[in-house]
Amino acid sequence: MTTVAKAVKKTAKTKGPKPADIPPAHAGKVGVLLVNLGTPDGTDYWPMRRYLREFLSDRRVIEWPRAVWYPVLYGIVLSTRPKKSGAAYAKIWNRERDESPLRTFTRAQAEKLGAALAEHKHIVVDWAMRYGSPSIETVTKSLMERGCKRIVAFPLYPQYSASTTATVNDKFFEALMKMRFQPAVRTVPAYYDEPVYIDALARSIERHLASLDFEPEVVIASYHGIPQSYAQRGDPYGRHCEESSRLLRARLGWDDNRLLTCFQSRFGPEEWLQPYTDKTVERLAREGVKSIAVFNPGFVSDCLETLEEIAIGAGEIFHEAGGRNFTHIPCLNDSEEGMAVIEALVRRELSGWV
Ligand SMILES: C=CC1=C(C)c2cc3[nH]c(cc4nc(cc5[nH]c(cc1n2)c(C)c5CCC(=O)O)C(CCC(=O)O)=C4C)c(C)c3C=C
Ligand SMILES: [Fe+2]
Ligand SMILES: [Fe+2]
Repeated sequence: MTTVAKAVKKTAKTKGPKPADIPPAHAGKVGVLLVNLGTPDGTDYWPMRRYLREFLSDRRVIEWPRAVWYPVLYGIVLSTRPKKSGAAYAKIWNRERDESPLRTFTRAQAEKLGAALAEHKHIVVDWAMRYGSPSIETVTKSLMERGCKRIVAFPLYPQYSASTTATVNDKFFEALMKMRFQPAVRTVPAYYDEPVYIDALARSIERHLASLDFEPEVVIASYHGIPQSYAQRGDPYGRHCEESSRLLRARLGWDDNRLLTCFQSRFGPEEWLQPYTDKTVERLAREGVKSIAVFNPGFVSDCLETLEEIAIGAGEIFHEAGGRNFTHIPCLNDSEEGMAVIEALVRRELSGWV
């Protein structure tokens, strides 16, 4: 053997990768990132102001031209709303953990999903918030540092809206824009008509109603609203809500008078999707309806808007207008039914990756 041939053979032996060392094409972990809306770090003025500033500066949430909106935001909203919203959050704050319920439930959902997928050693489940912390960018980077080469991002909104689903995806892609070596990604679509979701809602409603000592004459499906102008510009959210309610009525065998669709949480001077929940609750009581139930199919977890605005606020409106029995049906949260939905959708989106 010549000297050159010997050297080539030696190099091949010592430096080149042995077949067993070459990673298979699918090597790397798969990350699952659950994302919900967000939450302030505390109920005092400054944490509330920081949160609201980030939230209400999002062009997907407030579509007004900045020249019109910023003077209102900085001149009025950020000086008055932090105190008002802070007082509302204080009524529902999770004092044990010193955090908002939305954060508690989102973490629990991620932990339970991780346990449900534990058979796949290479899946890592984590969670983030669109506004506040932990941020989508921080958690996406952390998933990559933990070896994830593929990530499924799951905006936790059953009905699509640009003001929720799209802004989560925007923020996720914005994080990827800063990376040289990006992961492969998928996003979970809205699931307003998925049988697993409709069935979970139906079962949780049936279970709750069976636990009551009264029978609600009317049940209200109360969705977060959006301004009508957003719908006119093409946001499909309102139609998604109507479709969820229609499918739920069919699954429960109820008619239009038993299950109403309403919209809550108006913000600002515009007309929002109607009928409004607060006005409907008041009207029903004034018309002599004595017992109602309200649930929030558009919220994956209980939060300010369900616990304070509905469970407390709408209940007060109903009683003050002459109603007798009011009950709020909890969101799916990290219940067995709720986790069945999240797990089924994630497993579907992981197909071909695990
Ligand atoms: C124009 C303003 C808003 C739009 C559009 C909007 C859409 C929208 N929001 C949710 C879900 C949630 N919103 C929550 C709080 C909240 N929403 C707005 C404004 C708009 N939302 C404000 C100003 C706030 C803050 C609270 C307040 O000051 O009143 C929350 C609760 C977060 C929590 O920590 O508990 C959720 C969830 C959806 C689904 C949606 C459109 C479809
Ligand atoms: Fe909102
Ligand atoms: Fe609200």
